[in-house]
Amino acid sequence: MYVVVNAGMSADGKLSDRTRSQVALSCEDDFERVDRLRAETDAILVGVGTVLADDPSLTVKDDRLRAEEGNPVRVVLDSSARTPVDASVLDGEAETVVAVTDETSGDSLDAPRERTTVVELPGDDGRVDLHALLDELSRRGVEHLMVEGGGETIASFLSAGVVDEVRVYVAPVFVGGRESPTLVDGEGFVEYVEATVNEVKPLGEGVVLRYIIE
Ligand SMILES: NC(=O)C1=CN([C@@H]2O[C@H](COP(=O)(O)OP(=O)(O)OC[C@H]3O[C@@H](n4cnc5c(N)ncnc54)[C@H](O)[C@@H]3O)[C@@H](O)[C@H]2O)C=CC1
Ligand SMILES: Nc1nc(O)c(N)c(N[C@@H]2O[C@H](COP(=O)(O)O)[C@@H](O)[C@H]2O)n1
Repeated sequence: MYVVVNAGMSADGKLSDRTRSQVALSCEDDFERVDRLRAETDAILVGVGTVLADDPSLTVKDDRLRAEEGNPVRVVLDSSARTPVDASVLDGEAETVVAVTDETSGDSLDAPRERTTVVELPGDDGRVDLHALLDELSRRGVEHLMVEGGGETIASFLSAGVVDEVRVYVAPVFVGGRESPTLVDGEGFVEYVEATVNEVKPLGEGVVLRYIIE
């Protein structure tokens, strides 16, 4: 499976500010780039922290693109089934997979939800084992996965060694704050993840960077 991490961040690497609520760091042109990427991918994944903070839809916004390509499958990493039953990702607009661990119960999500599947996967230190998740998604026909965040999720994917590319829009703004989520949170890596810069492209007032992970 080909895994692309995509996010919009500030010049100091933040995904949001100290409120941890949804902040539009991408410019209009970048949101259009993200929409095209969503349309090209088979599945979009976020952690439940992003669902709780942003209540995202994770759908393709452009009508023509959506008509041509359809919406990708939405995937939520949710170790302990915290996805609210009224979350937008459970609105039936696209298929949704909520990945819980077999250490906890997905019962709280058992209320029937149109086009929603709860999959129980092995836990890895209280979190969904990402190798097991990628195997499960492959079985469901996913060949291209887009990981949108947040910082804990991106750190887990990089740590597991399953990321092929990181694409990031860097907005010309400094957000600051030690509590503000960053592109890569988690505990920090003992062995740094190395990457090669593949593309540097000005877009709007910012720049899109594309890294290939070695
Ligand atoms: N600017 C951007 O492009 C984006 C910004 N964000 C921002 O990021 C913040 C949310 O990020 P985080 O708090 O880091 O939460 P997150 O969205 O990364 O979710 C982390 C949670 O996912 C669950 N989880 C289950 N298995 C996991 C695994 N293997 N690895 C990691 N997590 C796993 C855990 O409950 C964990 O607490 C919000 O402020 C949101 O607005 C989120 C996505 C994109
Ligand atoms: N690429 C990008 N740039 C930003 O500035 C952002 N704030 C985000 N956020 C991501 O998009 C999700 C919202 O999606 P919907 O519009 O509701 O479909 C949000 O939850 C983040 O994953 N991305």
